[in-house]
Amino acid sequence: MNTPTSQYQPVLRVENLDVRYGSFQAVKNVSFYVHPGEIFGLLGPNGAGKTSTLSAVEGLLKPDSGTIRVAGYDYRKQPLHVRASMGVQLQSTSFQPELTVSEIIQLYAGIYGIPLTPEKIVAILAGIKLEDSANKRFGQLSGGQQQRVSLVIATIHHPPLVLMDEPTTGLDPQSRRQLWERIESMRDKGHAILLTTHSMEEAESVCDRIAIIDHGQIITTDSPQAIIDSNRDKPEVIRASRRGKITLEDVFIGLTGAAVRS
Ligand SMILES: Nc1ncnc2c1ncn2[C@@H]1O[C@H](COP(=O)(O)OP(=O)(O)OP(=O)(O)O)[C@@H](O)[C@H]1O
Repeated sequence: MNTPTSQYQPVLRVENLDVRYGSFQAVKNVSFYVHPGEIFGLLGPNGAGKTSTLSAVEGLLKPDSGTIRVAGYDYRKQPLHVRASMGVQLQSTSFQPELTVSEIIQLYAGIYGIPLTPEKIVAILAGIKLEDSANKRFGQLSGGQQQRVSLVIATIHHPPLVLMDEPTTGLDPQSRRQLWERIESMRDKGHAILLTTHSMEEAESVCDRIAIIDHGQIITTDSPQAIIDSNRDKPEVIRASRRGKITLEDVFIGLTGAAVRS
């Protein structure tokens, strides 16, 4: 698809985003951008506003104010172009468990208008190490296998932007590592990736940049290492440190507080 962006312009540009639920403001003046070939993570305590931000980018909820541009297209003016420019990794509960893996892939390829030959389906399944599972029902797959199918579907139309809400929650270490490698491989092919996570290890391992969000506001944005380096001397971060060495989690706790959110 020809898009009005160049390689050097952000694929996703969110500016001054506000999201309200009735009188409660969940997202307050949030701005960030994600470039092609970049993995950007949204981190924050429970209820910080990560999913609300992601849902606004996905088009699932209408922001109260602010602009969202994807691949240069503005939601308000070109919503169909915006939707065609993004892929969303759906939760496994979004898929009908009685459909086979190959039926699900064909179904979503059809929705995006992507023709798939039987050979292409075999190649896709081989790419996610599920070549023997074409006729297995989705509900019979393990959590890690379901995640792989979900990721293939999210990128079947080669969207410039891929969105993932807590993609590795519930996966074992092996499946988590494998998913990180798949996310990095998407990044290396030039996709821009926006994900939410509660895992500091995930943020440090795969994210090129992160935003820490709390009470609906971004409190810092940078690479994980730069965020550690610029906050390591703050007394609240040193107080949060457990083993002498300052980690991203120490910075996160120092900046957002140790109290558990209700
Ligand atoms: N549909 C809704 N109606 C009312 N309030 C909502 C709704 N959805 C979310 N909220 C509130 O908005 C705030 C932000 O929620 P959101 O789900 O965006 O946070 P989050 O950072 O994704 O949290 P978590 O890490 O727990 O998933 C919370 O206080 C939440 O209770």
